Amino acid sequence: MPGPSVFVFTGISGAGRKTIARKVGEALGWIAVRSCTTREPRNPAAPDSDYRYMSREQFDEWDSEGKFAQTASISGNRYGVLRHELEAALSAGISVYVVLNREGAEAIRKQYGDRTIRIFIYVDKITVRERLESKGTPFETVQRYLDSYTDEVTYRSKCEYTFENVNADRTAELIRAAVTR
Ligand SMILES: Nc1nc2c(ncn2[C@@H]2O[C@H](COP(=O)(O)OP(=O)(O)O)[C@@H](O)[C@H]2O)c(=O)[nH]1
Ligand SMILES: Nc1ncnc2c1ncn2[C@@H]1O[C@H](COP(=O)(O)OP(=O)(O)O)[C@@H](O)[C@H]1O
Repeated sequence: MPGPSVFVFTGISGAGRKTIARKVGEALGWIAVRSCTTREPRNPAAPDSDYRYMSREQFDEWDSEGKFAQTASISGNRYGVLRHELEAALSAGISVYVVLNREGAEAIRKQYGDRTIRIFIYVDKITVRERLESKGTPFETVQRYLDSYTDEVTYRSKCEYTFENVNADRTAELIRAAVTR
């Protein structure tokens, strides 16, 4: 039995990376390591549980204390994964999953080497737009994701696995089968 891994769901924003990560993670008993972010929740009245939302002051303090395994600045907001959350699970022999863009995936790969398994999730551009619009994502955000589509998609060749996410349950099942083979 191999040791615990860091599963990084990456790929196309809006393709369903968080959705699939949750499904596979729950099925296989992995611990979710949510990113901290200074971005406002999309619905401040009822923040979702996709991120750990925090003030810029809090983020900067933890950053200066070296608490993040990696950080990113995207559209004026900061994002980061707490090293102790990730490593506590690994030390306990439990695999973890994170959902990151390709810079984050690269940073994790550099630090955790072969223990890192990158799973690239994608769908075609039209489907990305449809999914984001039906989720109520702001127009500018949808546009930003679509503009970066071509750049993002090239990262798939570096990932350990690539899956097109047409039917979510089916995608999750295929990933589960692939990573437990
Ligand atoms: N490099 C890096 N990327 C992150 C981190 N946390 C989240 N991300 C990615 O950064 C992007 C943030 O986009 P945003 O529009 O705020 O959130 P979304 O709704 O999850 O797409 C997404 O592609 C996330 O997967 C992190 O800690 N590091
Ligand atoms: N296979 C799928 N079929 C239809 N809708 C999906 C599928 N996978 C995810 N979604 C929906 O698409 C939207 C974007 O998914 P999300 O997981 O937030 O994407 P990402 O993390 O890649 O930005 C969400 O509303 C989600 O419920």
